[in-house]
Amino acid sequence: MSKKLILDGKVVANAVKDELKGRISALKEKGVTPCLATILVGDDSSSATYVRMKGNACAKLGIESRKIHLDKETTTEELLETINKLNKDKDVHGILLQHPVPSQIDERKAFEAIDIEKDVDGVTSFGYGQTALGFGKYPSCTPAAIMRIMEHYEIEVSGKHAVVVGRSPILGKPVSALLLNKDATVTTCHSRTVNVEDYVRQADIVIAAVGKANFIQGEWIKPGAVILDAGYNKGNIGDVDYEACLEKASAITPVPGGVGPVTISMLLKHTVDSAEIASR
Ligand SMILES: Nc1nc2c(c(=O)[nH]1)N[C@@H](CN(C=O)c1ccc(C(=O)N[C@@H](CCC(=O)O)C(=O)O)cc1)CN2
Repeated sequence: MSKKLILDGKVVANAVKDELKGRISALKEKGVTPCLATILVGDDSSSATYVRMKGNACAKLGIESRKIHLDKETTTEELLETINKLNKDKDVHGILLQHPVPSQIDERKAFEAIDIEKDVDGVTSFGYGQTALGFGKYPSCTPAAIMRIMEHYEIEVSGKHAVVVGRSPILGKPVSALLLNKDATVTTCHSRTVNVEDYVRQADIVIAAVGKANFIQGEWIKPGAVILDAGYNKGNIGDVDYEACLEKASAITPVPGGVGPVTISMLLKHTVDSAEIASR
């Protein structure tokens, strides 16, 4: 077997967090504590875990986190009221609404209500548009994490054929845009794509963002391809059949310990960026 590079998300996440320490101290010397407000609606246990992980990561770095937990019966209007209060609160630098929300809520309307200056999670259409045009401050955190991992491991993107499997608004679409902005040739596959495997077979870079456990098969992988698995299926299972794909890939992220930890560190980075901008 040729040498494989395991793209270690914990190493990258620690590098991102190390860069933030001095910046947070400098803000605190000016009397500013970066503050992220997290909103969790309902009692989905995975969502509760992710929000808790974000809060713990904030606490470790000295970022304040305000955790707002709303009842599962919350209406869109009640959620909008909460978001509007946070928009007006000068001490809050970032707002994160955990996805998914219960079905009675208009999630898109709620995302759009987040002040663009506080959209550190990159969920507004304005933020997405800026990301797509190449000058967004805060791309969605998982796409930002994927790009950061490749930057950290000096993986060339320019001129490569990147195949993104998935087209969700906070993952597949923005990561396709970020890859295009780095001069990759991008194919975005989705649920209506006929024979997804035919596209994946051509990929130099595979981004798995489909939300189905072990969806990407080893036999689809071109020898030497780079694979980034953004899946977070129940039981900590990624979208990539890891062992089979590892055989073919030159570099691959594991699940857990790959894209996930970097996603959280990018959220912290965006919150610190926002606090710095607000304190100027
Ligand atoms: N508003 C948002 N909602 C959601 C996002 C998002 O970016 N913004 N992404 C996902 C879930 N997610 C963050 O919210 C997330 C999922 C998994 C991980 C992670 O680090 N997983 C670990 C394993 C988990 C564990 O240890 O229990 C790993 O991969 O190592 C981070 C973030 C949906 N919602």
